[in-house]
Amino acid sequence: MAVSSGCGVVRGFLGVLNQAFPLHTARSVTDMEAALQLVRNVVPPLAAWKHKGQAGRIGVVGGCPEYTGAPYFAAISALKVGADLSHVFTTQDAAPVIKSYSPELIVHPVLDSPSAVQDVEKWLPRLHALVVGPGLGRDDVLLENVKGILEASKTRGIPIVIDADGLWLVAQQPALIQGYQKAVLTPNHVEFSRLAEAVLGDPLDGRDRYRSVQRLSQALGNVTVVQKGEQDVISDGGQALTCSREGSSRRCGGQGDLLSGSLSVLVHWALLAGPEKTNGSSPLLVAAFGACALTRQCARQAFQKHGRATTATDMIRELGPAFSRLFETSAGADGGVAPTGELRL
Ligand SMILES: NC(=O)C1=CN([C@@H]2O[C@H](COP(=O)(O)OP(=O)(O)OC[C@H]3O[C@@H](n4cnc5c(N)ncnc54)[C@H](O)[C@@H]3O)[C@@H](O)[C@H]2O)[C@@H](O)CC1
Ligand SMILES: Nc1ncnc2c1ncn2[C@@H]1O[C@H](COP(=O)(O)OP(=O)(O)OP(=O)(O)O)[C@@H](O)[C@H]1O
Ligand SMILES: [Mg+2]
Repeated sequence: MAVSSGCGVVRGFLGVLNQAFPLHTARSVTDMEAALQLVRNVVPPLAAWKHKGQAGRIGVVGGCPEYTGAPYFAAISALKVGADLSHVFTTQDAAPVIKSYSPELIVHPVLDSPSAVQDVEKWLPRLHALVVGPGLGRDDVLLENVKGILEASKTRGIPIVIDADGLWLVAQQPALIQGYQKAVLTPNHVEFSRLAEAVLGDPLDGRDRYRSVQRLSQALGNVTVVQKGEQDVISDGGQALTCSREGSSRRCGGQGDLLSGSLSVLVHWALLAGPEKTNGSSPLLVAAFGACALTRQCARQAFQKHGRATTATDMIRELGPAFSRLFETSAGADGGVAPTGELRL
């Protein structure tokens, strides 16, 4: 049986997904479908009785004069996945630029103010999840403010996705998120190596990515880690899984920002749904798997239309159709299980 789409390789994920499976087997397609089904379980239904905000109020902490695209990509992705409100906390200079990209974002020009921590803290009771780091840069004043925002968010138990320069900060001060089990780190290859050196004291062991990701997660007190790459490897220190669905070979900037913004919404939904909806698996692992699958599906669909010209903006346009395809159809996406129990390829 030929498998045209990428398949999930899962280790210790659920009762049914408890081993590493070879790629391109019927079994791995079934595992992939099982993992996607868990994501579907946590997606809240759209209903007429719901009020604005219930599907998610997300905050993105990032952006600086050099990088205005990254926080925009993360914040707009959160909205397109289904959050109702998306805030960006950024610097004074970056704010009007980010506002000009989209009237849908609520943009606060506070991140380089002396009262940055208090300014953001005022909003924390109204936020369900934060993304910290896209386009933040490495200015010491900003990083110090973000440190205060992280501390305040942890005190309130807010789920935090840490990406990009937020990971730079964590590599300098791992104690900042040590043991905070509502944190998800989303390093790319270089960010992962930096974290591994800082936290484990040794560079990336490319031979066993599962083990490296698992070890980093354990050393950080079981914080969930998503190592992005040709395959995305996800672990909470106990379980580990990969997402290797077909994406694209375009490596344009902004794809990680799309992932972190999407993930923040899925994390909120998964925590709200609770472990009974995720079959006892960590809600954060399920959310991370969902965000990786979704990002790769967007890449695949955008690449089919735009080929080499594909950019992050093209991928963001695919978020709605990709989400429906993966999470809103009864048989799922390519490789889903047909009602007869046969694998549909
Ligand atoms: N339009 C924008 O505003 C964008 C801004 N971005 C921001 O740019 C800042 C720096 O992010 P970077 O990701 O560049 O991080 P780094 O500044 O740590 O740079 C990593 C470098 O490693 C290279 N690299 C990536 N993957 C590699 C691999 N597998 N092997 C070897 N080298 C590899 C990259 O080309 C990059 O030059 C962050 O704040 C980020 O959020 C990015 O998110 C991209 C889009
Ligand atoms: N070689 C690859 N093949 C297929 N997909 C990949 C590959 N490398 C990364 N991806 C996918 O691209 C997405 C973003 O990963 P990437 O490593 O580009 O993040 P990033 O460097 O943080 O991006 P950004 O430019 O937004 O900062 C992830 O969903 C990942 O699965
Ligand atoms: Mg990145």
